[in-house]
Amino acid sequence: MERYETVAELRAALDAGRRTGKTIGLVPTMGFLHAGHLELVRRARAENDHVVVSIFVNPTQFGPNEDFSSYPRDMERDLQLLREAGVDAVFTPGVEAMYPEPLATSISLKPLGEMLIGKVRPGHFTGVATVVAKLFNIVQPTRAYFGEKDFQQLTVIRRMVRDLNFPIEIVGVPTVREEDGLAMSSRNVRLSEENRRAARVLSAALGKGAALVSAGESDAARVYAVMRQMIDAESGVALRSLDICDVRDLAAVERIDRPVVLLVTAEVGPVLLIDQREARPEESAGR
Ligand SMILES: Nc1ncnc2c1ncn2[C@@H]1O[C@H](COP(=O)(O)OP(=O)(O)OP(=O)(O)O)[C@@H](O)[C@H]1O
Ligand SMILES: CC(C)(CO)[C@@H](O)C(=O)[O-]
Ligand code: BAL
Repeated sequence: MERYETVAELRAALDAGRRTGKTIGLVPTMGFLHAGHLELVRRARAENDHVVVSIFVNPTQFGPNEDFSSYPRDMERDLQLLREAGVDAVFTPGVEAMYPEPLATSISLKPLGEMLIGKVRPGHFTGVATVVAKLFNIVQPTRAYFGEKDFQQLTVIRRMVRDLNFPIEIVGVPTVREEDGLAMSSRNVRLSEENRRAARVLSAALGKGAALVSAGESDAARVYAVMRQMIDAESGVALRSLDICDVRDLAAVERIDRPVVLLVTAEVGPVLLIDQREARPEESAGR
């Protein structure tokens, strides 16, 4: 596995393979890798000739009071895990390599990037879409892999690719969970034991909501109320948003007569956690 820290070095290395028609799978990450990231890498490894993983904690997607400086980092461990996973190239640019000058260009999705988590984290998805567009142009992958855990992010990227004609296949990968259901996240390491216990309620509430939908409950307000009650009963968890949305465009749904995604954002101790679960009413199964 080779490590590259500048755009020019990475481009030169990838160009040789591209000329001979090799496919490239890209897995963009912010590092501090866990089994969720490694599942993205496994898929990329199985489906492409070359696998490139980027590790870059992108400052432009963090708000001024968010956790950019305390975001967990462990480059040596990450490199070791990627070596073991059979990755060909890892791109670890510094901020200077990605942003040699302040950008005059940005990509904002309206309303997709401004709703839901975009409300809790204003500007977040502009930072994400813009850095992902840069990574796409730097690597020019055949396929790029994103986790369904960050469901709105996946939806934003799919829409950007469609709107701007990026010739890239976006692959969404199901959420990898801890044994008790908690979605794996780099930020989980900052949960105290008590926070960690409380955090279980998020996946439990989504599971309950999805079960109600598949059992035939079509009134989104009723599904919402049950999930909300479960989360509110857990004193260690401060709910920031809870939504029932159309899986395709994340529009709010009142009557559940098509596949939906249940989305939750909550503060658990010092950490903002998100989770998601798709749910389909029985009559739309397979649609
Ligand atoms: N549990 C998971 N299962 C599947 N994919 C995941 C999981 N967690 C993260 N990913 C995906 O890995 C990619 C990189 O995510 P990132 O580096 O931000 O990790 P993270 O664990 O989501 O960190 P954070 O603490 O910021 O939520 C994203 O596409 C994300 O959706
Ligand atoms: C896609 C991404 C690497 C862009 O910085 C980040 O938002 C993430 O890790 O999900
Ligand atoms: N996984 C999403 C990146 C972020 O929280 O900024």
